[in-house]
Amino acid sequence: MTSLKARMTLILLGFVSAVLAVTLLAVLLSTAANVREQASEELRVGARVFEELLSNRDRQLSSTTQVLADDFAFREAVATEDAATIRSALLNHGGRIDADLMILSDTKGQFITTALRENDNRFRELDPAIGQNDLRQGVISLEGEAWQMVDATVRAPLPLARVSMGFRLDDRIAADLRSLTGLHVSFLSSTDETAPYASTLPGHVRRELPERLAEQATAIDDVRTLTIAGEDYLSLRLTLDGHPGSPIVLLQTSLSEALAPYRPLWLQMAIIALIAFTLTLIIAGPLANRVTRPTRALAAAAARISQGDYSRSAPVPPIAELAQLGEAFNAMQEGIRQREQRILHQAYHDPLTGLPNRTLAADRLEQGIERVQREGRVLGVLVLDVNRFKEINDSLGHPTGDAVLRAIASRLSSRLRGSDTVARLGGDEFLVLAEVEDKQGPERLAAELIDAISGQELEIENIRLQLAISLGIALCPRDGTDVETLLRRADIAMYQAKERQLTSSVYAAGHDEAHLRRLKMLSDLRTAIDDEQFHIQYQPKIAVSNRQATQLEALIRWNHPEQGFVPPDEFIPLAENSGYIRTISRWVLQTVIRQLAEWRRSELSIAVAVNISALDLVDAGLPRYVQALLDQHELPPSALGLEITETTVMKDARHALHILQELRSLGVAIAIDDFGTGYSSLAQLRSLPVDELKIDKSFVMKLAGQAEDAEDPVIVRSTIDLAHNMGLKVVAEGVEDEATWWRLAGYGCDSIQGYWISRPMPADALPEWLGEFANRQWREPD
Ligand SMILES: Nc1nc2c(ncn2[C@@H]2O[C@H](COP(=O)(O)O[C@H]3[C@@H](O)[C@H](n4cnc5c(=O)[nH]c(N)nc54)O[C@@H]3COP(=O)(O)O)[C@@H](O)[C@H]2O)c(=O)[nH]1
Repeated sequence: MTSLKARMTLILLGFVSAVLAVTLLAVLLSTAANVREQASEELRVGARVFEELLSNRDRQLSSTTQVLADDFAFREAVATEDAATIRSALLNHGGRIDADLMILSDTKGQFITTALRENDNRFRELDPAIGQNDLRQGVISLEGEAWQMVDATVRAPLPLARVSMGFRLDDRIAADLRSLTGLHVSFLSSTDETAPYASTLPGHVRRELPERLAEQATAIDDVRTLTIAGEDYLSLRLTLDGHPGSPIVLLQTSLSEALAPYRPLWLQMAIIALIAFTLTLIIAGPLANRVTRPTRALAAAAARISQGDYSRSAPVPPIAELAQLGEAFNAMQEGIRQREQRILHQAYHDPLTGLPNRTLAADRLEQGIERVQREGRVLGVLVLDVNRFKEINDSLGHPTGDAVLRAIASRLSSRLRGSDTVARLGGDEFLVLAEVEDKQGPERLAAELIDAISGQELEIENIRLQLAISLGIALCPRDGTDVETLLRRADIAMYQAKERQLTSSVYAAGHDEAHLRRLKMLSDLRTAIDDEQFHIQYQPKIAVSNRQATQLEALIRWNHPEQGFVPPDEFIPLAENSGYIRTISRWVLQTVIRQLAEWRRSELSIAVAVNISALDLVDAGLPRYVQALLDQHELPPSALGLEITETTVMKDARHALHILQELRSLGVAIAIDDFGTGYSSLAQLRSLPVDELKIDKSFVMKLAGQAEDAEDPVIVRSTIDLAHNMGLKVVAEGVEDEATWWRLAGYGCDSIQGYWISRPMPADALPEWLGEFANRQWREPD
């Protein structure tokens, strides 16, 4: 690619060269035309001078010839044919005017005598016929020479003879004319191409002249150019007296000679042009440089900007247009810098909370890892998320969810030091990076952060929210020295906390494998329904009063294709954490109700209780779904019961209450499961639409061996009493022996469930079991 500088230099040189060439050409052409015009004029003037010269000489010849013809002595000598006197008279009179040739001829044109000034006898031998021609008058060719001749008649009184005189048109005359006019003069034969009779031309030109004249200018009647011996001559042929054989008189001027005075001028102009060209060559580079230097500087600035270097401003050159460009560059640089900063901020920050995002957090974590390893310190990596945040979003709307996230961000930030990092990893997940002095530091910090979030209620648009978080802690370098491992392990610890229903958990070795298994299970769960890997088992509850199976508890079973039986204790929490529990609960309800209908059709009238989870209690469509299933299978609502764990209800009693009320209003019995594990009081249950309490098996299983005043019997007995006082029925689960049965019966427990009655069984085993159970032998205690 040609550079701008080279182009400008070339353009400048080209322009100057063109101007110089045109000027030189114009001067050349105009001087040539001028010279040609002048030379033509000189030729015409020369022609007039020549004609005048001829005319003068003609008059001279005429008068002398006439005087001789009238001279008495001469006439007498002619009459007497006195040759000596004639010759003497001819020479005498001719000599007076320097005539070159004197001729006396008789009236018929026969030569009588001729005389030459040089006294040569050349014309003695003249052909007498010549004399008969009309060649004695005018300019004639004679014996290879050109002559100007005049004649007069010698009378006595009758014509005796004719006397002629003439001048030779020779080199001398030609030279005289040249010195007079400055023109070359040549006399040539008009009939043949012999060498000129006389000429002022140089020898070689003179020799070539006849040939060139014959070739190029057969009809020169005005100024023409003849090229002879490689040189141009402006030529003018003079027409004399019109004799057919009259010689040609050619006036010429050499064009190169005519142009010669101008050659120094042309040379000067050429030198000036050369100097101008050289000067242009010298100044074109710097001149182009002056223009292109700022352009190059601007180009360099553009390249710098394109590489993201905004440290220097673009130059503002003193040339107006380039100055505009420079200022535009600077404005553009500032615009790009600001936009880039904005984009960079957006790329590394979470738009909702303004906190660093996952990318920036990973970067800070990487720096932190290097620093603590270098300085032998400990970096706490804390990952936390908001419990049941989805419910907040679903029930209160996304704007409230967003406000919650902003509030959490601000609460977390307020508890951290400037050197710590709090970032939003996505959704409701946050990350805190804090360097600590000792390994307990992160746990202390975790407690502080939990307090910051959960310590006081959050009020958003008159809604008071009690937030809870789950927090996982991993330590660098103990739990990992790379970003991915530390984040994963902090995440695993957080899920541990969730599963164990703790607020925080510190990563421990071996958690990864369990986590991986959980992840795999979570993904397998989603296909388990379609692949018919689930089925339901039923465990009877027996009414103490009549030892009849009044209700069954539906318990889900998962036969994993690779892992075999997976206990619900393991996959239900996973399903709850992922939100998939809603799908599972609906599948259980559907399967159970279908089974109930089938039993009813075979005259087996029994009720079934289904376990539902916390997430089901924020599923506003659940009551409608249950109603639709009952209607579809024409079942009374009393056929169905629902069990909700105590902790589920207590976690968010307000939300649970609404759905429970709707379910209860359908006529479905509600039982509180695992009662006694959630530290709630019976008084708190008073407000809930509950029919039954199910005492957790942990209080029941060891009951038989304990004294009446031991802790478990006291709890069980008082729970039964208080529940009865509140109008609730009581079920005890985990009854594994007959002694426990009798003890619970003694406490007034309404129903009993446990392995001693039956382990959970498939639906088709129930009719047979019911028959066997009816025949069971009871041994009442003593
Ligand atoms: N949300 C749902 N939760 C469900 C569903 N199906 C089961 N579960 C819950 O999983 C937990 C474990 O249940 P499972 O392994 O089925 O254990 C039940 C009984 O087999 C067991 N049980 C009953 N009697 C005894 C006994 O005498 N001894 C003994 N060691 N265990 C006994 O107790 C479990 C029933 O408990 P509970 O629900 O509290 O009545 C469990 O929490 C289930 O709730 C489901 O479909 N949805």
